[in-house]
Amino acid sequence: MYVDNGIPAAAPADAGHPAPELAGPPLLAVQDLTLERGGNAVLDRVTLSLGAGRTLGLLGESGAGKSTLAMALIGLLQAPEVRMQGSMRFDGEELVGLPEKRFQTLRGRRIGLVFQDASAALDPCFTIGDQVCEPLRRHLRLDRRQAIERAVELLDSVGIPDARTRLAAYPHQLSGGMQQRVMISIALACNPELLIADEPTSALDVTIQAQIMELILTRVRALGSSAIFVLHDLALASQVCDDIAVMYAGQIVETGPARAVLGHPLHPYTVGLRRCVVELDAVRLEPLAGTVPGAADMPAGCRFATRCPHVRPRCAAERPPLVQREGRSLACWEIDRLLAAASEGVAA
Ligand SMILES: Nc1ncnc2c1ncn2[C@@H]1O[C@H](COP(=O)(O)OP(=O)(O)OP(=O)(O)O)[C@@H](O)[C@H]1O
Repeated sequence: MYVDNGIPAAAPADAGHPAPELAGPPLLAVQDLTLERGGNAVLDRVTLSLGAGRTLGLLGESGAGKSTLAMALIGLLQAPEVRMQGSMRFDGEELVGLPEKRFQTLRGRRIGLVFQDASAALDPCFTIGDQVCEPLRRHLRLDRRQAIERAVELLDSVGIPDARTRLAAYPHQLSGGMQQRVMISIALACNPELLIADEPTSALDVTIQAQIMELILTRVRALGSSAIFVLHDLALASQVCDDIAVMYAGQIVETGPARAVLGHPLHPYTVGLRRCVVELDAVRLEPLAGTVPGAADMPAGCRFATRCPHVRPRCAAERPPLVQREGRSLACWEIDRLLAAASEGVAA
């Protein structure tokens, strides 16, 4: 069933591969993470968690800080380029301040990465075989013959035809979709517990976007891994993510199960984000009024205050904490009124 804007009211979150319910300590726990870049707090006290075997969608407008968070999680943003406070714990290990040498043992081994643009991520000077074998040899210590056999299996598993022959190909000899499949095979080569995929399909033709997302999800579920997807597309997020974290100007404004957050958004920003989704059959689009404040004009309180239809004087002055209620978290001083309105089935 679909509500307005083509987003399923009850997000299936890949009904064919059900995710485990949250149990035990989270695989990833980010707590009050602030990241400053050039003197600006690009991330402001970000708090979220990800359970083992679950998929999390990071949503928000351009500039919200989604990629920054993803890059920080894999250690690609570190001092002195940025300043970080707070905590990011992966399987209990603190990532803030983790030495680069230690990150190198996590990246590609326990945390896999898929970027938007495979043609930029793959090295044009090395063959596909070299690049798929590299993490297998480095992290899993396979010898050359073992790595080649495993690389053929991996390329085969991501739908590369005639995988053994393709080992000798260079990236430019493959289509964009095939390059993306190669990157997915590299990211998952060492069976990582966590996959971070930053806009994994937005550089591809729409005709193959769905195939690639389905491929990633199938492989992630088969491995029992967790995944973070940085996405713009709410309908896609509702189909592939168990949980959603909505970001606005570097702050988390709403988190929770995908079917709750996208089916029945509470935060005024999430409500606005969902209303401005473009659909072919949309009768009326409702773009979010206003623009994201610049780094120099950021309100001290809720950063959405300048655009919020429910703004109160307190909102711009005091930052609303992320409060847990009814299975989701919300950063809004109007939380009680929003929840009451939602339970009565009326717009706040
Ligand atoms: N290399 C950089 N140097 C300085 N500031 C940066 C850099 N990259 C990003 N930023 C700033 O960090 C903030 C967050 O950007 P980020 O790319 O993380 O957002 P995003 O939500 O991923 O956006 P998009 O969806 O467009 O990728 C923005 O204000 C951006 O201008």
